[in-house]
Amino acid sequence: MVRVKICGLTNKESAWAAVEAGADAIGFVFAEGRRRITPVLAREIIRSLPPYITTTGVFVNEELNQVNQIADFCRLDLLQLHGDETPEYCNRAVRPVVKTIHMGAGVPDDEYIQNRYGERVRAFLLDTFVAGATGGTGQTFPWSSVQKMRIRTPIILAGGLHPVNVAEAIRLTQPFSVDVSSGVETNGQKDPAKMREFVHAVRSCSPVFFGDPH
Ligand SMILES: O=C(O)c1ccccc1NCC(=O)[C@H](O)[C@H](O)COP(=O)(O)O
Repeated sequence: MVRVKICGLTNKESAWAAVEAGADAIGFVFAEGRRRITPVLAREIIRSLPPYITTTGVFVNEELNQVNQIADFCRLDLLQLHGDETPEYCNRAVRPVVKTIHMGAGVPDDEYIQNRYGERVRAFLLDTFVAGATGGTGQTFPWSSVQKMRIRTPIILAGGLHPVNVAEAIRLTQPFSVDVSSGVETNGQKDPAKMREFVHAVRSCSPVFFGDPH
């Protein structure tokens, strides 16, 4: 079953709507941008959630002590790092790390990435390279490039997914999980109906998987 993470939640209502839509994981952005949330509010939301929902904190080149303090304060389960964080940085993080690979027109040097980060991260999140941005852009990248990659660590597919294109994206990339933000928003706010449609689209196309997932 392909897991679903809904990212960029900024208030309790939308976090609960994501959970009620069936998301396995939710994400809070602590980096600069319109979806930024304060640690105090994220902690309050996380404390209110039911069990078995994985909470993720999104950071971009943040000072490691600060990341670790926020992880402890909010009781985050995972850290999603969207910048130039090194393997050593990932090693010293107090929570398991999901490291973003920004996908451009070609295939990245995945063997190099796997060798450097493979032992230190829980998963790689593939997101679209957009000049001047680090995530949450709503832009897709060519999914066919994922088929050429030899990453052995679980892959989370992100970047411009929405309820209509996610089934095709899963078919082409066979990820462990998908991650969405812009594609379940209306006028910049999380839309409960779109979140439900997104989760439904993923559940409807997910095969029961017995093989070696990406
Ligand atoms: O959402 C942001 O504002 C953001 C800012 C800086 C780094 C990461 C950010 N978001 C991460 C995500 O929401 C997702 O993991 C991913 O980028 C997919 O976003 P989208 O293409 O909007 O579905």
